[in-house]
Amino acid sequence: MKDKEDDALLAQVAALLDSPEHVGHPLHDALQRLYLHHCDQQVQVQRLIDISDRYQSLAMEARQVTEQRYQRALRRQRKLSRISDGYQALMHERNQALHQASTHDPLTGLPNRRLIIERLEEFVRQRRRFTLTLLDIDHFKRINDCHGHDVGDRLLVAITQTLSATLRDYDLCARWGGEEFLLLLADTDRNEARSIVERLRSCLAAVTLRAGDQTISVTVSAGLSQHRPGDPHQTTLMRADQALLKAKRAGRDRSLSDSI
Ligand SMILES: Nc1nc2c(ncn2[C@@H]2O[C@H](COP(=O)(O)OP(=O)(O)OP(=O)(O)O)[C@@H](O)[C@H]2O)c(=O)[nH]1
Repeated sequence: MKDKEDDALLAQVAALLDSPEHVGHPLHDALQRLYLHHCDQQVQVQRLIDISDRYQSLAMEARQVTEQRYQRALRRQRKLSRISDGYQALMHERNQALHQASTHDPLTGLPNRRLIIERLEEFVRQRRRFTLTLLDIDHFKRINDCHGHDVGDRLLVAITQTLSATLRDYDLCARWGGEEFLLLLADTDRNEARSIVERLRSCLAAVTLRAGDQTISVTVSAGLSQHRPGDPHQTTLMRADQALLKAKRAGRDRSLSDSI
């Protein structure tokens, strides 16, 4: 509205200046200069407005481009984070699987030699009281020979389940060798250990396995040794092994303690 009024006023002034009857009027020159000056100012103002408009649209474009780049970078970052999280979870899983494989026996799932030796070293370092028991299935070779290796494996698993179910939570049972298990009976002296092992032996003697039309059961022999403070764990192990040998030689199906 204002622009229209301005345009109308300017047109009116231009018409007055062009009109022959006003030529020579004392205000004609001053009004003409004022008119031209105004027109010139108007052109400059319009130029400034154009520049400002261009600048604003450039700034807006730049802002949009920056925003788009930021959103793209954000999406890329989130994707990388998801990949990294997945990768870390996978690494964690693999590490756990590796750790499990390096410390446990694959057939029975029991701790292996490496793990129980670590625990033994810890017990010795902490000067804890413990008794070691080496437990060996009697005539296990015959099971394999008569019924096959698979039946032998199943029997090992069944024995393991009974061992794990019968032992106390704070004891440790490891698969020491083929048909040999090492028990770390924590905070236990030889007498307590002996009664635990006898209870264990009768539970193990009750384990049965069907193989074809036959029912298989086994007996176990055990050698015990109470750890003596100051001894390395190897010495206690050696004594338990000797006691086991004696139990085997004495006819199997029994437990013997080392001679003090
Ligand atoms: N099925 C099976 N058999 C195994 C495994 N590891 C070792 N053995 C077998 O265990 C048997 C051990 O035999 P021996 O050392 O002669 O002992 P044994 O027959 O138990 O005799 P004693 O210990 O003297 O009573 C061998 O036949 C080995 O092949 C296993 O993981 N699975």
